[in-house]
Amino acid sequence: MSFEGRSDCGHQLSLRSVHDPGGLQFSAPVKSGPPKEPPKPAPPLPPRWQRWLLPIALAVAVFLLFVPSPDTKTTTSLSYTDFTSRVADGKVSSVTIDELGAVTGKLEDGTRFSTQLPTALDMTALTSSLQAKDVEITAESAGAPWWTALLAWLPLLLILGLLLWSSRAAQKAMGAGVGGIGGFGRSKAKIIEAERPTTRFDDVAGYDGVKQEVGEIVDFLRRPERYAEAGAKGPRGVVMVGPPGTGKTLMARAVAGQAEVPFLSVTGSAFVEMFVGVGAARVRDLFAEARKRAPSIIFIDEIDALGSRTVSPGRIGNDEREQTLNQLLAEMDGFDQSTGIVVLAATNRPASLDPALLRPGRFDRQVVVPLPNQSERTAILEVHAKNKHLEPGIDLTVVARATPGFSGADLANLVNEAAINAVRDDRSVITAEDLDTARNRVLLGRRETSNALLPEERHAVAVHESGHALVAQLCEHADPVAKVTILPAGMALGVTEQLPEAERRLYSEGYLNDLLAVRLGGRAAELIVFGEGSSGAANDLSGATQIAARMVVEFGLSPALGPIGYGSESPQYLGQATEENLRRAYSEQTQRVVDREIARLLGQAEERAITLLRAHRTALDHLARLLQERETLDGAVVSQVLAEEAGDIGRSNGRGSGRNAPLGSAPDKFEAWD
Ligand SMILES: Nc1ncnc2c1ncn2[C@@H]1O[C@H](COP(=O)(O)OP(=O)(O)OP(=O)(O)O)[C@@H](O)[C@H]1O
Ligand SMILES: [Zn+2]
Repeated sequence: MSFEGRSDCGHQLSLRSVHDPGGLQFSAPVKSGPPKEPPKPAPPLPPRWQRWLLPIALAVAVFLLFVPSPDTKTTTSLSYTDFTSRVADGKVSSVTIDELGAVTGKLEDGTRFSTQLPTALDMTALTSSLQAKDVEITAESAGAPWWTALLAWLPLLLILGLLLWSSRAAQKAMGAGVGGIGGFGRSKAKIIEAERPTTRFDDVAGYDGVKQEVGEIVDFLRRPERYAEAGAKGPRGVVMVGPPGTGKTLMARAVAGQAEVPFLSVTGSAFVEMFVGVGAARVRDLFAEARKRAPSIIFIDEIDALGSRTVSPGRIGNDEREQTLNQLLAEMDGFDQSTGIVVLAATNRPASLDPALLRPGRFDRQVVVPLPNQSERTAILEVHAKNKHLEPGIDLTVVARATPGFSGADLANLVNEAAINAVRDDRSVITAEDLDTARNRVLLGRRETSNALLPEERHAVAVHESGHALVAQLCEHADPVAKVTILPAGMALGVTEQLPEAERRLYSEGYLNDLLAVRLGGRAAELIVFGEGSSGAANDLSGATQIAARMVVEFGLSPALGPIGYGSESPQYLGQATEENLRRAYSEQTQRVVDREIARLLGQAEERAITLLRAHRTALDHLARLLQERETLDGAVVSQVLAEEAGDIGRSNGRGSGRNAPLGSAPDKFEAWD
């Protein structure tokens, strides 16, 4: 094991404490949802007053529609009988009658009234009785005066005008001039963006394999006619598959930038709106636009939103989604190869894609964009540190080593956080410490002070973490301990970090079993020292159970079940089992065996952890004490404590840790073999 002095950067978190709800699978740290960098700049919004204009105008229009005009308010409406009896009583002073028999008028006391004649034929009888009473009569043609008509139509005209205006404005903002249906959807945000990105492959660090695969697209877009001449079919659709934040959008933009063609981007979810038919129309618009600008690239992010084979009940109607998808398929089938349009898509849920999308002539190529490996992480860090001032001597490979499981977006975020940290301290130079703090923040959320813990809780956490650390140090296959801390970080009350000597792709049975023992080591320590467990182990338990379940169900590591794998669909990058994966179609009997086997593996692991810790009770107590005193201990201290314990017994020759103990040798004979 090598630990570089006090630089905390060289540590990788491969195991987190019980108290930490975001459990870890294998060596991949689980990030507590670091805020992702926005993938693209937010579409420019119209000035604030313009944004308010539409709702305000609509409100005015509705008001005009429904609120009666003032003179109707003071007009009493009379029944015809009432009206004639008032005429007979001589209470009516004047009336205005139109051709259709609508009567308005004034009573002697000044009140205005209105009424309707039963039929226009009554007119002669009425006029004579009115004349008899000396009522002033005005006749009017039926058509209301022009301004009345205008007033009646004004609200509608207003609404129409505004809709027209807003859809024009939205189009202008889009720059694409995409003709538009669905004014409401449009005015909400830019749906189709067309631009010429300046991003180049050089801006995408690492991923040489991916670049090579998409390189052909660049070539095709540069000279589509060459392909046509040779009768060769160029690429049509490529779907990039990978976890969030791995730079799929960035890569797509780089393809467009490298080929120097327009880039039209849209997200799958933006297609599928509330109204049936809108999505399909948008797809049509999109392809029409791409044709106009060909050669060009269409990029559809989150394509699973419309090309998913599972239905999300209660959400957007299935009809709409299907229509949109069908339109997309039709467009992809329809376009002429020589036009030079390539559709790139991205998803992080490849398993949920509709198979129809993946058929030849559509997205028939899949490019996996995995989480970056260590050297790629270094390269990504370098890209993002390029225009920042790093303290001389900072080794980004150390940071890269300490960040397995980080995506490109996480790393970009880390560098930015470090810069923010420096600014907070009024510095312009980023130090190694800034980077470490930023890493922890990205990883675990904001660090809190440990004062929040009660003294007895602190003791419990110290014991618990010591348990993890000692078991990790004592198990042959486990990764060495890098750091133990009882400083609460994020939601975790304490953390034990392990640093793998190399990045792992393959996990041996021995490693997995050790992993289980280490995960259960915290609880084992609590059981030994306090005689009882605590709620603090919940996260360890669920993490361990997940690992054990995968060992049984996916990896064929259970003798009782034998070599059967109900494996996950995409093991290439998904480090963890999803519930979906674990809920496979096997019989109830098998389920029972699975449950039993999981319990057996966990039971064995706990027993091993307890045995190990019992054998090293002195070291356990010592380490817990040290932790309470100093809060954070380097991994070296853990082996030192073990060495001292061995020394007390008089057998130590300075080697200290029992990491080289052959597995299966009775752990309580630890002193004997050193
Ligand atoms: N290989 C890389 N080199 C440099 N920067 C990267 C790389 N990968 C990711 N990034 C950074 O991460 C940011 C987010 O990446 P991007 O939005 O392309 O990821 P994504 O895979 O499309 O994510 P999602 O699946 O969530 O849409 C980028 O803007 C960039 O700053
Ligand atoms: Zn724990």
